[in-house]
Amino acid sequence: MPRLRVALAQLNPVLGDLEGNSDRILDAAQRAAEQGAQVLAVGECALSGYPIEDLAGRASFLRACRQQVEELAVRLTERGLGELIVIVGHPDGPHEASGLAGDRTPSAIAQNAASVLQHGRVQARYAKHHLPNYAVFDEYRTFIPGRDHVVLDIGGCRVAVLICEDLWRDAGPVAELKNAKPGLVLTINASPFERDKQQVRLPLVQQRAREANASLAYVNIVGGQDDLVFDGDSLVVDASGTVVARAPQFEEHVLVTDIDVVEAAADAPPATVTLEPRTVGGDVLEPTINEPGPVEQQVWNALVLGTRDYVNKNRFPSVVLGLSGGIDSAVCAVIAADAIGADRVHAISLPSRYSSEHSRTDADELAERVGIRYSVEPIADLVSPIEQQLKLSGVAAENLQARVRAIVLMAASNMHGHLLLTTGNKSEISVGYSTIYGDSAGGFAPIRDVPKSLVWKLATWRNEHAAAHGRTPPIPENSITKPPSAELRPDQTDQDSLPPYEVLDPILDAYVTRNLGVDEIVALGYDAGVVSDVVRLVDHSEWKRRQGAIGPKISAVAFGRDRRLPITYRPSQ
Ligand SMILES: Nc1ncnc2c1ncn2[C@@H]1O[C@H](COP(=O)(O)OP(=O)(O)OC[C@H]2O[C@@H]([n+]3cccc(C(=O)O)c3)[C@H](O)[C@@H]2O)[C@@H](O)[C@H]1O
Ligand SMILES: Nc1ncnc2c1ncn2[C@@H]1O[C@H](COP(=O)(O)OP(=O)(O)OP(=O)(O)O)[C@@H](O)[C@H]1O
Ligand SMILES: NC(=O)CC[C@H](N)C(=O)O
Repeated sequence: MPRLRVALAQLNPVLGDLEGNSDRILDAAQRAAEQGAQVLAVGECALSGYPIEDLAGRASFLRACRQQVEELAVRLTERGLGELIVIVGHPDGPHEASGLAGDRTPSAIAQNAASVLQHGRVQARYAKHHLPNYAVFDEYRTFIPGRDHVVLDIGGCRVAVLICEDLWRDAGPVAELKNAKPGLVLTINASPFERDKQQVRLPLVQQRAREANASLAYVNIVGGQDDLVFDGDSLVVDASGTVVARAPQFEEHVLVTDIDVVEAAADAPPATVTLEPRTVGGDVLEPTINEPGPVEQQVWNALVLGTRDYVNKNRFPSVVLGLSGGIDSAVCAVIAADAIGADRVHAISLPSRYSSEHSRTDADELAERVGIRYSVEPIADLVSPIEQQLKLSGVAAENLQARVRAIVLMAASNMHGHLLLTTGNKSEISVGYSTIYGDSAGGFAPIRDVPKSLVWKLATWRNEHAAAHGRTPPIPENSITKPPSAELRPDQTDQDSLPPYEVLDPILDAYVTRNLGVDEIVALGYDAGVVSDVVRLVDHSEWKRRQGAIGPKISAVAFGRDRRLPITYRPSQ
C-alpha cells in the first residue's frame, strides 16, 4: 500500500500572536522535516489561536492572518522547507458580508480555513463546512460556512482535508467524500478537553475511518485559552479504526508517522490539486502510542495547564491566594505551584477571631511541604473597627471577614502584580456559597468547574502520585479529612447550610449537567425538599456566577458559555 510520512504538530498558540505562532509552526516544520516527514499538519486556527470569538468580525485582523499565512509559505521555502507540504489552520477573510439576505449570519465576514502550503505559496484552501454553535462554540455567529471539498493528490495518495466539527456530523463531509475516494482523511482540530470526552472522540475518529475506508489523521491544538483547555491527544488510525500512533496529552508534540494510504480506485474523480511530495529515505518509523492516564491525572493536568497558560499568556509574574488550611485553597496552591513553580506562588494565612488552630497549622504545613512563599496576616484588628462603626451582626458581620480578606489579598495583588486566585469549587459556585466581593474576589478560579467530591479525589490522587515518585505528598492529610468550614462564625460547618456533598453533588450534576427538572431529579430517589432547595439556590446564584472569575472547563457543562441562563427568572413549576 502507498505510504505517506505525516507529522501532526500539536502546538500551543497564543491567541492573536500571529508572528509567534508562525514561528512555532516553522520550528515544528523543521523538526518534521528532520524526521523525513512529507506532510505537516497543525491544528485548527493554530496560526491565530482558538476561539477567536468576535475578532472574526474585524477585517484588519483577518487581513493580518491572510498575510501571515502567505509569509509563512515564503519563510518555509527560505528555510529550505519548500518541498514539505504544510497544512495550517487560520481564520480567512474578509469576505463580503451577506447583509440580511442569504442563509448565513448577516455580519459574518470570515471563514475558518485550512491552507495547504508548498513551494512558497498557498496551493489550496479549504473552508470548514460545519460550524458548531452549541455548548462553548459560537462559530455560526462569526464564520461563513464553506461549501467545497478539498482532496489533495500527493504523489498518488489522495488526502481529504477537514476541520474539526466536519468530522462530528453524521452524513457530513466524510459521507459526502465517498465518491472522491480519499485514502487518508486529515482533520485539523481545536477540540477542548472535558473529562470523559476521549470516550466519545476516539470512537468517533475510528468510526469515520471505517466509514471512509481510509486512514484518518487527527491533529488537535494544545494549551489553555481563557476557560478552555485543549488537550492535544492527536492520533492516527488505520482504515479499520486501529490506533496506529497517539501523541501525549497536555504538551506540545510533533507526532511523525508512516501512514498507509488506501489506494484510489481508477475511477476516482480528479483531485483539487496535485502535489509532488519530497522523497523519504530510510526505514519505516516505529509508531508511538501514548495512552492517556487515569481521569484524576487528566483533570489535574488540565487544571495545571489552564492555570499556567492563563498566568503566563497574560504575563503575570506571580499569583497570590488565601491559604485557609482547608482543602480548596490547598488544592489551588498545589495546582499553582505545579503550573508556574512554587517560587511564583504567594500564599497568605488570614486568621480571624473564629479561625481554628488547625487552619493556621495546616496552612503552615502545606506551605512548608510545597515550598511556596508564605506569610500570615491576622485580620481581627482590621475587621473590628468596621464591625463596630457599622454595628454589624449576623451575615453582614460574617461576610465582612471574607471581604476584609479580599482587601488584604487585592492589596498584595496591586502592590506586587500578583494575579489573585479565587478558590471556590463548582459545588459552592452552584449554590452561591461564597461571599460576593469577599472570597469570590479574584482574576482566575482554578477549581471553578470541579465539584467538591472531585476536589477531595484530586487531592488524594496528587498525594499518591507524589508518594509513588518518592516525593513528599504536598497536601496535609488533615486538610483532606477535616469537615469543610467557612469559619465565619464559631463552630460553623458547610453542612449547617448545605446537604452533605455526596448528596449535593449528584443533584447538581442532574440539574446543571443533565438539565433535568425537579420532578425528574426527585424520581432518581432524592428528597423532594432537598432537591427544591438546591434548585432554588442554583437559580438564585446566577447573578453571582456572572460576576465570578473564569477558570478551566473540565466538565461537559461548565458555568459560563456552556450554560446560559437568565438572571431575572421566576420559575413557574
Ligand atoms: N439577583 C441578584 N442580583 C444582584 N444582587 C443580588 C441578587 N440576589 C441577592 N443579591 C445581593 O447579594 C447579597 C448577598 O450575597 P453575599 O453578600 O455574597 O451573601 P450571602 O450569599 O447571603 O452569604 C454568603 C454565604 O456564603 C457562605 N460562605 C461565605 C464565604 C465562604 C464560604 C465558603 O465555604 O467558601 C461560604 C456564608 O456562610 C453564607 O452562607 C445581598 O445583600 C443582595 O443585595
Ligand atoms: N483563615 C484564612 N486564611 C486565609 N485565607 C482564608 C482563610 N479563610 C478563608 N480563606 C480564603 O477564603 C476561601 C474560602 O474559604 P473558606 O474557608 O471560607 O471555605 P472553603 O470553601 O471550605 O475553602 P477551603 O477549603 O480552602 O477552606 C479559602 O479557600 C481561602 O482562599
Ligand atoms: N472546533 C470545533 O469544531 C470543535 C467541535 C467539536 N465537536 C469538538 O469539541 O471537538
